[in-house]
Amino acid sequence: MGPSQSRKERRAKKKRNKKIEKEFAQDNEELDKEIKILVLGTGDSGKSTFVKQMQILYKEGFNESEKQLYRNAIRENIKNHVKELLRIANRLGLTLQKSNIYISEEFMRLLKEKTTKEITEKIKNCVIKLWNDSALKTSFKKRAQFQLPDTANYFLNKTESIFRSDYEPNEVDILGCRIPTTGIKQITFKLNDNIWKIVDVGGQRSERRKWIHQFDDVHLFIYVCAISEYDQQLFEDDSVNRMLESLKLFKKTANNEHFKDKDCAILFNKMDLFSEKILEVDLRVCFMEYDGGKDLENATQFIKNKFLKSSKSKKREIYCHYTCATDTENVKFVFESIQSSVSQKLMEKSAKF
Ligand SMILES: Nc1nc2c(ncn2[C@@H]2O[C@H](COP(=O)(O)OP(=O)(O)OP(=O)(O)O)[C@@H](O)[C@H]2O)c(=O)[nH]1
Ligand SMILES: [Mg+2]
Repeated sequence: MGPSQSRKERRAKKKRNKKIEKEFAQDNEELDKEIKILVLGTGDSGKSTFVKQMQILYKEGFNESEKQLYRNAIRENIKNHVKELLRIANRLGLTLQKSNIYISEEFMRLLKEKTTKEITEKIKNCVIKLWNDSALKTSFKKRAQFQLPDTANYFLNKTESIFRSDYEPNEVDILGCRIPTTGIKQITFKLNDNIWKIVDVGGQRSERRKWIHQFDDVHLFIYVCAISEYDQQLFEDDSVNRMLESLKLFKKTANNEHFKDKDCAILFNKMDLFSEKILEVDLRVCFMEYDGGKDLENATQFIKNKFLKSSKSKKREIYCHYTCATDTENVKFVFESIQSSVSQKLMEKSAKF
């Protein structure tokens, strides 16, 4: 190797080092601006729905392969809804129309078959007939005592189009689709000069032990409570009231050593369902001491106070929001409020140093 060559090599090395330094400085700058938000709460409370809205609002929505995934999941959702409705009808002693008894047996048999175009068509026909049966409609009304999602009727009413070969789910369908989260999912986007990293976790009991790995460097945690679930039992354990589980979990999380003084936003979610339910079902089914009657304002205030009292920290800020995670405009408004509080706090902090 000649001397001129080694000079050339040295120059190339210097150039490479400079490039690495520049990238490193850029990375550090990006890291400074990264804001990590952890979304916590019990299963089915609406965490992933909230995060899906981030994808709609601040990213490019859903790509073809995601749409295909949701299309298949929605079809699976529908099959499970009918299965659960048949189970409820049976438990309640409701009898199907004579002609539908055979259809229900046929439906259960078809579910075991390999999914082909022909089988899918047959399943669709069974679903339509069964969903038109008054026994299943009555079962749907009694869903709070069982494990049937509130969105079940939305999808069941759309069965014909959902099972068509050219069906492509729209945003409303994707937001209504239920896929319980397993593991950790995250979404990153740029907004107002900051990189926002939103971390979504699974909320069912078996998933919660994975949360701890996400506790570092959190700027704020969002706690999602499905406020409409005060008369429902846990999917994992039907002897436990969902609202009480959520309150207990919030208390445990908010007072956890890692989060001691961390700011928090509580989303009292599924307000659309709550505002209808509270007129029918008294909050006393969950909290015996509540005496505000079937009144939306009294009931929301009561639940909010229960949560606020559970946090021991005097230093933390708790922002409360009433949300409907399936409503894009509502989530936009709420997230903008959260992000402006977080940005403001960061600016105050950096001004101090
Ligand atoms: N009506 C109504 N449905 C909602 C709302 N928020 C979420 N949902 C529905 O509730 C179901 C559960 O929502 P997810 O976002 O999957 O719940 P999650 O908290 O991520 O649940 P895990 O992943 O199991 O922890 C979905 O079918 C959503 O469409 C809401 O505000 N109103
Ligand atoms: Mg989820």
